[in-house]
Amino acid sequence: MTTTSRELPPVGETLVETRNLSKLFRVGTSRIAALNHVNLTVPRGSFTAIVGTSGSGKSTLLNMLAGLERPTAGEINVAGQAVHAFSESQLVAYRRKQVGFIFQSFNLIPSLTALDNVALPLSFQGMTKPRRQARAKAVLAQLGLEGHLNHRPAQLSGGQQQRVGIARALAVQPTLVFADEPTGNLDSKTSERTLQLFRTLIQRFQQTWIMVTHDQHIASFADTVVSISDGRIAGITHNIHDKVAQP
Ligand SMILES: Nc1ncnc2c1ncn2[C@@H]1O[C@H](COP(=O)(O)OP(=O)(O)OP(=O)(O)O)[C@@H](O)[C@H]1O
Repeated sequence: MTTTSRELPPVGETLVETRNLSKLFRVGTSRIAALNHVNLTVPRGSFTAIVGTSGSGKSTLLNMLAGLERPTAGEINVAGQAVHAFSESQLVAYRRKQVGFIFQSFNLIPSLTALDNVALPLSFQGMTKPRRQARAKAVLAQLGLEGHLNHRPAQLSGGQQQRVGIARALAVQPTLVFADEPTGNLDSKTSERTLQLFRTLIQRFQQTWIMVTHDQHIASFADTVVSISDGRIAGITHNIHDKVAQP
């Protein structure tokens, strides 16, 4: 697994920047400011947690950064690209090629093996089957799943299913990885192991991850914790971590 060849800033420099990012939802006659002038900077190679109570705007922020929803106003810049100004087809390409997603419920396809689940997003990139399978195998091996390539999700533990989900997100060699409550369905021991794995992967591959959680303990594994309240940034804190040992 290598980092993407896409033109990226050096590690530590700004990869993602939002300016006055706002999202207004209209429900009947009322308006909900789900995000209100959010200014956020995320350096390349960092692990950011977005925390906040239910309804604070976390998912809305993640969805806009990931190109799933459009802002009402404001800017989103990712690796020098104006994502807020993308056309529909540019947004589709951005989601497929530059973004990896990790979900709470894993979202694996039950009828497909681990190998085929991981290889699937690569088919959207027009990669040949042998190349897709070789890439998927390599990523699964990086995550310690080389012995489970032909297992279907139901034949894997929760932690293993989440590692398949991580492999699927990483297989496209994304610029950015988004994780939405990624440990919500794991027991506390497996959660901690999974979060340590996130840190190892981020350091080893100089990746940039943004995770949404309502749990401060989960957030403590990130480098930076951005607290959101009523659609606004209420505070930003930085955690000090020991360097992850390289295997
Ligand atoms: N499609 C929508 N239409 C109308 N209002 C919405 C829509 N999506 C979100 N909202 C509102 O925007 C606000 C922020 O919602 P959001 O889902 O971003 O919160 P959240 O912090 O992710 O919450 P949770 O932790 O419960 O998932 C809430 O008041 C929500 O009701």
